[in-house]
Amino acid sequence: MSAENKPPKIAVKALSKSFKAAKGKLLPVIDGVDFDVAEGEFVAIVGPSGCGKSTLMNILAGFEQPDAGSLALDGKPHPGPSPQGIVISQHGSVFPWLTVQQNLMFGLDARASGTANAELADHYAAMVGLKGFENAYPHELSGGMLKRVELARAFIVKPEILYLDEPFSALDALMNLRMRNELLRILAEEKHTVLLITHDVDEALYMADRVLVLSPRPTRIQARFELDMPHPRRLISPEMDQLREAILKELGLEMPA
Ligand SMILES: Nc1ncnc2c1ncn2[C@@H]1O[C@H](COP(=O)(O)OP(=O)(O)OP(=O)(O)O)[C@@H](O)[C@H]1O
Repeated sequence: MSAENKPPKIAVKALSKSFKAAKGKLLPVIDGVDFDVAEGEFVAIVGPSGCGKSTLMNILAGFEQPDAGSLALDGKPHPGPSPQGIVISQHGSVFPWLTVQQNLMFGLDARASGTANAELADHYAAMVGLKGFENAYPHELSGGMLKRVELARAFIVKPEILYLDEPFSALDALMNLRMRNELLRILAEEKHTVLLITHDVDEALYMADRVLVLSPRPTRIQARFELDMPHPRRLISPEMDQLREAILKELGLEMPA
């Protein structure tokens, strides 16, 4: 198959989802969402609180089934969670009883040599700035360091798709900024397709190639913005100010004149 007619990495068509609410009533959450993501593209999805962002991410990552519509990866129907994708959420998923090195080795092929896996784990620990902490336990690390462990644990298995659900929202503002830079630095070295769910418009503007704005629940895509700008980006520039204003307007937040 030639590059031109290669299917998109992720193809989402007419996705809908409702949940059963109290008294058997249905709560419509997703109401016909369509978009494609190209291989290596970084797409951010922003939306108002409670609109269905996490539900959409759970469907995209294969943890939840839609009621209608389709989801395909590389042109093939996507039946459930697959080793092709890794999810990083705000809740964190580091095993507290394992050291940094053991956490990083957890997802690796146990049939490979232990020494090779340990070396690979140490390489990825160094890559996210945790050199010297390979034998530390999670309780000995700060929140930012724990996020680094998670990033390293995601990258070490070389996922084709990274699903990021507000991954840095529990961190303070400075660490949040550091982690964005860290993520961009790693992505420049190892190309992955990234889907980021966030309520932080600046996070999307700083990192994404494209921003999709969701409507309030039941959600659909209300607006799409292309960000054809090189990295590193300045968040304060006339172009960025214009984009921020346009996205915030879509989210119902008018900036004062
Ligand atoms: N498993 C479930 N069962 C019933 N209702 C659910 C379930 N999961 C989510 N919901 C409802 O779906 C709606 C959307 O929730 P979701 O967590 O997807 O929104 P969100 O945009 O990620 O929210 P936030 O911005 O607060 O993180 C909410 O009204 C929520 O109560």
